[in-house]
Amino acid sequence: MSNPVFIAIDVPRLDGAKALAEKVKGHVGGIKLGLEFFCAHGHHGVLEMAQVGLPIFLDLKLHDIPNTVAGAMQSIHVLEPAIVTVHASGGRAMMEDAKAAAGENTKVVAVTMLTSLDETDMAKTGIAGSAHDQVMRLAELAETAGLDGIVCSGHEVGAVHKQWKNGYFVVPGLRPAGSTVGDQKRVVTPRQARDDGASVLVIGRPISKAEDPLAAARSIEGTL
Ligand SMILES: O=c1ccn([C@@H]2O[C@H](COP(=O)(O)O)[C@@H](O)[C@H]2O)c(=O)[nH]1
Repeated sequence: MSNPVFIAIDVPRLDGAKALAEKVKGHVGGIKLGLEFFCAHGHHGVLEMAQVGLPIFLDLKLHDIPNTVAGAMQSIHVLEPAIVTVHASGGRAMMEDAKAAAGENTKVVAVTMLTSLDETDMAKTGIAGSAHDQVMRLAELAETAGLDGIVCSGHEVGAVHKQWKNGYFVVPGLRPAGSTVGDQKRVVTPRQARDDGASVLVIGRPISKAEDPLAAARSIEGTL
């Protein structure tokens, strides 16, 4: 089985991002580049990172009207990302158009409820009920729209996996036992998420901010 860990490279400098990826590449399965990286380095930066030789996950969390999101998907087509994110709350038509505009080998997955939010945060945005119900609702919408899968926390991935048998499930908000949680709220260990059916484990700071990122990546790999 290939390594399910995608390292989230949320660092401002391209040379630092590349050095980190080169350091851990034998112990992770892919590289996740998000808004911080893409806003700073754009297509050029992604192509540089692709030289490391691992699959690239573009976590752009696209969320706009269908025509605009489809245009953005077409604009990144040339980068041949393995995975791209959109927000499920953009609605069914937006997700359908995003999938139609994506490359054949790109998985399009929908962010359901950010792992940095809990039910108190949800209520403040006008969404009543549990995080679990909200994730299940948006997972169903994403499946109906023809997406490949969703992003959810390790708290929900087991239930989503039962409902959507062949879905592709990306789980961030992962913390090895005893590590700093930071701004994440719905957190589990990488092993727990894997056991509950995660396809991709997104791990950032527990590796990138570790004193020894290579040792941290190795140690996480050893728990899976
Ligand atoms: O719900 C979500 C969606 C995306 N993310 C992204 O994952 C990583 C997590 O980084 P850590 O340092 O391991 O917390 C980060 O790039 C987020 O943008 C998420 O955390 N939650």
